[in-house]
Amino acid sequence: MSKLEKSTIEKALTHLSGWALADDGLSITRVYKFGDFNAAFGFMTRVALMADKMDHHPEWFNVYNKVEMTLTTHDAGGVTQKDIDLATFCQTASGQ
Ligand SMILES: C[C@H](O)[C@H](O)[C@H]1CNC2=NC(N)=NC(=O)C2=N1
Repeated sequence: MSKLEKSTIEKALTHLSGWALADDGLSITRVYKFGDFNAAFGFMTRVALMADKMDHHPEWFNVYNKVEMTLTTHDAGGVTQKDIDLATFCQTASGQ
């Protein structure tokens, strides 16, 4: 899968609440905050199952109710449609 153009990524991000293109242009990022650890981990579990189905895995860091996420496609060295698709799933799975 090939890297998306910056303008294509920016257009896709207009539909993705809270997601931003990283300064280096190589990934998209978002910090999710939930009510507690249970809600955060429920979200991570839903995303993990989908990520494995997609064979596309997030970089993430969790502390209690906070989940920091970075999506990039290692094989392509940048942002592809797979990252947009996974971020779209995160939006549904988080309810945010
Ligand atoms: C072999 C396997 O299909 C690849 O390593 C997959 C796994 N998950 C992946 N996840 C992400 N984010 N980027 C990849 O390039 C990627 N590649």
